[in-house]
Amino acid sequence: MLARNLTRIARLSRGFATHALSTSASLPAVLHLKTGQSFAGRSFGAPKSIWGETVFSTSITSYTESMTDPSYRGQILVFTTPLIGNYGVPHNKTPVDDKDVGVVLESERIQCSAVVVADVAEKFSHYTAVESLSSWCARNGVPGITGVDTRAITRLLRDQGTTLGRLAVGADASFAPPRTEEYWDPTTENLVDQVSTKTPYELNPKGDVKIAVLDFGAKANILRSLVRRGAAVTVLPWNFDFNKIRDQYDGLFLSNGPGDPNHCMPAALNLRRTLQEWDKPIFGICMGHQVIGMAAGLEAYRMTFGNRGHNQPVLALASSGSIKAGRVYVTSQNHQYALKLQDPFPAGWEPFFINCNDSSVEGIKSTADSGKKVWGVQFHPESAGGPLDTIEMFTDFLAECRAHKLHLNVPRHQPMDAAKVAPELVHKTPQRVAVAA
Ligand SMILES: NC(=O)CC[C@H](N)C(=O)O
Repeated sequence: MLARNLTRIARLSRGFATHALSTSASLPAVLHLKTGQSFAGRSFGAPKSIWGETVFSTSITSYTESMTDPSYRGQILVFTTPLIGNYGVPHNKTPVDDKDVGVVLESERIQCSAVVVADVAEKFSHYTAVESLSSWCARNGVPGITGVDTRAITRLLRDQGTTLGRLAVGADASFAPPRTEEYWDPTTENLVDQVSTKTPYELNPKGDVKIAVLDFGAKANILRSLVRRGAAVTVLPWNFDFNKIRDQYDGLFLSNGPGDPNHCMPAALNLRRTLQEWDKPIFGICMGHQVIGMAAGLEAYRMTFGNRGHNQPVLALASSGSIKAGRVYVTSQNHQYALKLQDPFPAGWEPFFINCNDSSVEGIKSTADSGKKVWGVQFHPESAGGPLDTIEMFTDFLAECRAHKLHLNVPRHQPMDAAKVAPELVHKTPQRVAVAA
């Protein structure tokens, strides 16, 4: 029995060869930061140099989903997990039907500018894998650097904040670091305009409830999460004025997206009118949540290093649908900006979630007495790489849309006082939002 198991383990482990890139064939590469530090390693993926904003993610899995997330546009993504690439990259095409939206990953291509890993796995093993991380990066024209101390880079970024960077590859790697004024800052551009659909399109047109999605750079799993729950989805360009067609829809959804949310002020102004004149359900994620907040009169600010990873704990301050006040949910996040916690909150709005690590606003909602049904969350309930603690928020949203369509009244949970439900969890919560009624 023991011998049989040992043979089996030996056979399985052969499939999991995850040795580092054999560096002899790869080019030299250097990651320069605008703050003056440089990290030398070896190149993988596309043999070219790029500029970007250097950020770190604490995700342990799902490098494929992170790298195809349009919200990473313009960013050099540092993985804190040392070994990246060991399960390869899957074929990225699916049908477009009532279950799927055309891609397996979060979009058709790699969206980040470059990746930084301590130890890239050249050999990969997974039943869905068709190529290595390195060949996928090369095909997408995206460079990577390996053999660098990602822990040192992360500690720097954590202390000094997200920093502009340059990944110099090949001959460029032997040049002196760039001058500070040479660094390209992607946030000066409207990145949303680069990734949003240019023309409206439909998914699952036979769905029983019609949802319009404002596309700021929507992750595929957001669209899939709506379609799989039976919604007919119309995806609209980010700056499309939904007010022109709102009577045809049962609900509005606002997606995630890259860059500075202040570039999306035109969408926030359109939404302000929607909020004043339309009472059907609205749900927003990440950039969508920030746009809802700006429409409500809140301010979006830039955080020091943002939150990126699949292990961000958030505390619910109010109950709504499947979400219970006082509970902590583990969430996936990728953001650099957040809504400012102001006291008082704009009339008709309340904080919904707060981050347990840094007390930043993680969600807002319309109050029970506002006559509105609007929710925004900074995290990703749909996260394709998990965790799925808050996935039922999609079910809640569509239940409200269906109920509104049928003139039903979905019973509302009374907002609860989080301090009474779980006092030990709110000690970090600023005093002014401890009572979320
Ligand atoms: N994932 C997102 O939608 C991020 C929103 C915004 N670009 C930010 O960095 O905060």
